[in-house]
Amino acid sequence: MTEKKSSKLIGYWMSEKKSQKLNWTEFGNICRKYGFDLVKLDLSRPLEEQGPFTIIVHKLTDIIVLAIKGDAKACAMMCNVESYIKDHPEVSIIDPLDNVHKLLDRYQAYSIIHNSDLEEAGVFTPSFVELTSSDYKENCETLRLAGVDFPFVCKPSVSHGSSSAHEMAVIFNENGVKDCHLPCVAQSFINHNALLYKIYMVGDEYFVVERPSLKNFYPSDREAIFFHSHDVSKADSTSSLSILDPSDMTLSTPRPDPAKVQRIVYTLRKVLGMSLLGIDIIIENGSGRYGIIDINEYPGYDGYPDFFDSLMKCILETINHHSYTARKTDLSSTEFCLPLMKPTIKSKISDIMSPGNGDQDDSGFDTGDSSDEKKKRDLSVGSLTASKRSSTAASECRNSHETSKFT
Ligand SMILES: Nc1ncnc2c1ncn2[C@@H]1O[C@H](COP(=O)(O)OP(=O)(O)OP(=O)(O)O)[C@@H](O)[C@H]1O
Ligand SMILES: O=P(O)(O)O[C@H]1[C@H](O)[C@H](O)[C@H](OP(=O)(O)O)[C@@H](OP(=O)(O)O)[C@@H]1O
Ligand SMILES: [Mg+2]
Repeated sequence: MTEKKSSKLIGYWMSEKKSQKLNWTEFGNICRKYGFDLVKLDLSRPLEEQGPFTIIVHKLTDIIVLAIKGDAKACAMMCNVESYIKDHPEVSIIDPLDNVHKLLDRYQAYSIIHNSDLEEAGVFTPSFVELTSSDYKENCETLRLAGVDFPFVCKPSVSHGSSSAHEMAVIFNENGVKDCHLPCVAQSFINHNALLYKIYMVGDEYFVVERPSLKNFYPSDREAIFFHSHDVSKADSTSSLSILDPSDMTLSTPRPDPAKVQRIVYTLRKVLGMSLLGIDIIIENGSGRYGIIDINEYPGYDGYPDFFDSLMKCILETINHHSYTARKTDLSSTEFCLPLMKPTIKSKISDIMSPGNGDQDDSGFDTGDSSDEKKKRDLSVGSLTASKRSSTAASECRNSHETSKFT
């Protein structure tokens, strides 16, 4: 006997590669406990025929980037999604396409972080500038004027959607500027003893995982070093680029201060109006300053405890809040209009520590060796008031003759 379909539908879409990383059948069982059915969207058929949806959860970055490059099939898919969203303002979206769009361009993403008030909390964005000229002398001048010094990391301007978005280089001198693949964002290299901290945010919850990173580098006349980010900072990465020089072995890196991490999460969730974020931070040698070097939309959450439980809570919060904001008049801002609840740490251990409490080991921090013992946290209810305006992917398909950064 086929199971009776619930009237409440959660529609989701992500690439086949991404969907294979988790057991979405298991998540479907969790959804049913809350009275929802989980349906994978078929982007080749009108969403109108597959709904009505209460909420849509997606990682459409691959399709959006293809659509912006003018791929006809991707354009049609994005038109399908955007017209459904436009026709159904009652449907919640995680995350709003307009906000997702901002993170697809590294320069725009870093600018949003740089323009936030995080500087007041001792959190900085390494100097960065976009290089687009084929004249390397002009690029050297652009770097100088922007205060991007050597070494710097050269990152593709397009941040998502294909493996090439993660092909990077460390550039040590002016001669190396010729090796930059354009268009790219040059970001000053910050020494941090090959220790990266990834903050995974799911609505009002977040969890910090420690990851391998690049070793300390100094200006020199050496050639550029090319690398793929997924070879360096995955949980199981063992790149030679992460092995500290003997002279750096004695350097120690403090664990992130929970209060500072909470401030970063609170601020970026607010200014970006998003729920599913990966925020990469490093702690600068010597100064101890926190640097935000990257931000990702709907990351992998590798090491995040009970992701599906957090996702379900985030979905319920989003729906609750959306029905609240639907009664409000002004949905124009892509920022949150309401004061967000303070984000809460997701912890793997029984007594949940709020930021600033004693032993940092209790602060929702995974060094990769933590036990599987987890206890749910009774989360403070977050609230979203991100407006839902259609992304410009479809509109860029219509006038794709214009040059775009996604070349
Ligand atoms: N400014 C920087 N200073 C020092 N190291 C950096 C800097 N930027 C990046 N790195 C190193 O390069 C790695 C990849 O950088 P980044 O996270 O920007 O790439 P990415 O492709 O966006 O990664 P992902 O999407 O997998 O998070 C980082 O994990 C870190 O090890
Ligand atoms: O180690 P993390 O969780 O950061 O790895 C993410 C990565 O940051 C990017 O978000 C990847 O997305 P793309 O940039 O679109 O490739 C994620 O890949 P995905 O297939 O899981 O979306 C990585 O998990
Ligand atoms: Mg990163």
